[in-house]
Amino acid sequence: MVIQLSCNYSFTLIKTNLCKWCDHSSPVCEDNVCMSNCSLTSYCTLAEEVCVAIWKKDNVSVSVRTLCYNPQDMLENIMLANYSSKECLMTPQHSEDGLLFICGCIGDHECNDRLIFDKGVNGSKDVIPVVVISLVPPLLIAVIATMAFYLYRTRQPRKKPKDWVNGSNYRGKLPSLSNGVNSEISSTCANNLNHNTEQLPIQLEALVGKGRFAEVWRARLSHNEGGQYETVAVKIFSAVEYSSWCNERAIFSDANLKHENIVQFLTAEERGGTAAAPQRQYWLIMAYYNMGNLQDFLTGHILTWIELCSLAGSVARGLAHLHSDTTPCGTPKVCEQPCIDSMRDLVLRDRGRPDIPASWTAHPGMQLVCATITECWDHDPEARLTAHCVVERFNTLAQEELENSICTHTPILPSTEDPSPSLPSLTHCTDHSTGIHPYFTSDTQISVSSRQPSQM
Ligand SMILES: Nc1ncnc2c1ncn2[C@@H]1O[C@H](COP(=O)(O)OP(=O)(O)OP(=O)(O)O)[C@@H](O)[C@H]1O
Repeated sequence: MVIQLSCNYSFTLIKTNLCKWCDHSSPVCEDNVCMSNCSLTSYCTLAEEVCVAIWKKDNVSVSVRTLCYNPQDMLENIMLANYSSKECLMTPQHSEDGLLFICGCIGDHECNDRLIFDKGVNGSKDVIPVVVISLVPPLLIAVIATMAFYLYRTRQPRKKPKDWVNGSNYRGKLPSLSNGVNSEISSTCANNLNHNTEQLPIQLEALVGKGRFAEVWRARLSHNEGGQYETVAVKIFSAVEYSSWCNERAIFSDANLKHENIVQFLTAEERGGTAAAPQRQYWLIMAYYNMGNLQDFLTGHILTWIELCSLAGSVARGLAHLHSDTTPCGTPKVCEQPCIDSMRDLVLRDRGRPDIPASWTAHPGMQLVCATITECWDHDPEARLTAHCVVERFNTLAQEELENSICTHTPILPSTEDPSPSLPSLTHCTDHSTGIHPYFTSDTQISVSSRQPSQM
């Protein structure tokens, strides 16, 4: 990816450094010299960029990352100190993740292939203090954080489940499903039900959707006898879908799930089974989102570029929060509501992938979105982008949009007369997540499903 991008840029540049460029390679070392073992090479985009190599050792492995980098910028929270030599002379750095060396060089082709250590790669007397300094603070922080978390969990009084029900006359009647204390749902789901809890004063209003396991209703949750109410969504499972309700309830009950881009859960209830209402029903009560589901929305609307950035960014952030490591963006052509088996056949056996219309790529920002979609669907699972990486891409995209002022409110379908502004660069994704750019709104929620992700 990076190589490809660098090549895109290099056409217009006259003299830049030629560097090794691999996100990850396993070095081969002899005495105090390691060869990066990286088979990829790229011209740097800018003349001021130097060749850089980062050598890392953790408990499990040793790896090297090679790249072009502008020494004026921070790299992994480090400023390159010495980069004017033709040789890549490794210097140890403070790192929270283990042992880390970095070098920069300039002038000789692929000078970041040969990594020269002062006193051997396995450390020396000089390295030991660095290791101690690097490891002690994170260890201390981890111990303190664990103790604080333990004290918080053991001493914290039970909270009311939702801020947004405060002030209503049913305060305190809610079962404590979403407060994290009761989040360990056992396989015998019913054991965790609070059968004594008074049911919420909910009046169903209209059926708004149907999934595979349940119906979803818009409903009124009364706040008090004065007639004040709040609109909520009630997902109603029949008795035969009891286990799906249990699964979904267990997922929602996990306090770690809460996120502004994930459906907001209020509580779960068991209803019916009485003489007046003999049919057993299982409810999940959550915030109501009045814009319908994403598929219908996209079918009925043409998004502006800014809306697309916002929507895709918020979906990606929700997914990243769910720790979806391989996030397929876009969908190959499938029937409506495809089952797991047909998706498996289509994607794994037949290697189906979403069609990307050629017209999309005429828009410079959409080129990046399409490239991201393609990478998310890479046949090689190792090469697929993580959801965090997608979030980072959209953050960078938004930032570059602002900087270049190319984000207009025009529809994303490009006009041929429209001169294309300069192509923003894709971020070279690292695993750390960046802050959320204020450019994005947080109006897209992701619903959780009672299916297990591992079924795909
Ligand atoms: N909180 C909500 N607010 C408003 N509408 C909702 C809400 N949750 C679900 N819906 C509507 O109900 C429909 C069915 O949702 P449901 O969660 O049952 O299934 P799904 O997630 O679409 O699919 P699956 O059954 O495969 O999980 C959705 O497509 C959406 O239109």
